[in-house]
Amino acid sequence: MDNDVAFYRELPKVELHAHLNGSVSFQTIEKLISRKPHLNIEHSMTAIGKGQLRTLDECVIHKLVDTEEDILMVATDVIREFAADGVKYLELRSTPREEKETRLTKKSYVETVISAIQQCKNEGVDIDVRFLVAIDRRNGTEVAMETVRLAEEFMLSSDGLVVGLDLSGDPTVGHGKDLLPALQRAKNSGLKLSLHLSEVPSQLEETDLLLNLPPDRIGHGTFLHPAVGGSQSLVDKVVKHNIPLELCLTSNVKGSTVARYSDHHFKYWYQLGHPSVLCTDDKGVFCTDLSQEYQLAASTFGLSRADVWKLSQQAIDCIFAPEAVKQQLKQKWNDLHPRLFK
Ligand SMILES: CNc1ncnc2c1ncn2[C@@H]1O[C@H](COP(=O)(O)O)[C@@H](O)[C@H]1O
Ligand SMILES: [Zn+2]
Repeated sequence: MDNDVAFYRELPKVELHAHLNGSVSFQTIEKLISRKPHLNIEHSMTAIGKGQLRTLDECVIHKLVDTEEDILMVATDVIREFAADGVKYLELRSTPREEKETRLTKKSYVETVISAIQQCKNEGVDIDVRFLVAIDRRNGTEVAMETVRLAEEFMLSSDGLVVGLDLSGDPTVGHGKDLLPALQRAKNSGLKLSLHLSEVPSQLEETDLLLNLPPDRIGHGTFLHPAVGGSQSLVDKVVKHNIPLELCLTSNVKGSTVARYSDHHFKYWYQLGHPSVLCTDDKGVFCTDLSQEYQLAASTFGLSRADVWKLSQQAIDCIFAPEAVKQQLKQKWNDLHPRLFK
């Protein structure tokens, strides 16, 4: 295959770090805007430029997505887009929200995302989708515990679709120690944990504390290693527990926590041979997709197509779905290999 774009799109991929509302595409936002003309929103308010604060556009997207109908459309669109980009396994994450005006509850929010996943499955979209219920750290201890209870309930009733919990939200707000009891409880009840850790500098204490859980995956981990103000002991903990990292190149560069692509910590962890999974974070907000992230990593760090293949294949071992799903995916990768390397 000579065409780069086609290679990266056809490359079977695993996406493990995608916030639902940050993943909404331009096209879907247009549909939402036309549904709600009274909001007077222009599309320019929802995309992000370099160095801009992300909280700005989040508010806009959340205003546009405030009914079950909106969530259903947004989630099915996002799932279909990932599938069209060659993603074969997707873990979506989202923070359950309630909206008094539209009678949206946190429970119906999660139910609607689950319906979207089932609908895509029934339509035969070629992608296995699971859901991580997100805790927004800005909302504090009690909401965190309430979210864990909700996730527990759905873990038991969603036919295996709800597999875990995410900790996200503005990394500069609140402290992980206040969320520890909720996260500990989630872990004990069998929910897998993916935590945004060291997304910004100077969080060594919080990171160290949360690593003791230990989480099942780390989002970003941008400032874990000593060269950027982290520490060897944090790195040692991550390595000892073999905790995979979810790495989002464009998100970090556009969000300005990493100055340029060549400085991205992908290099550090990849050279260590530590499980690292390329992800998009917010493909809508940052105008990217997963095939572009793989292509960027390859061109920035000099990966061959064989290296890229291995990277996407090794991501299978980092998913939260059970072993049988991993085996199915490995089979799928084997079946697709000859098409990409003929
Ligand atoms: C860029 N780095 C990031 N760091 C931390 N949290 C982030 C994030 N990007 C997105 N989110 C989290 O995802 C929410 C939007 O999707 P949902 O409404 O949950 O689907 C944001 O409100 C924030 O909590
Ligand atoms: Zn994230």
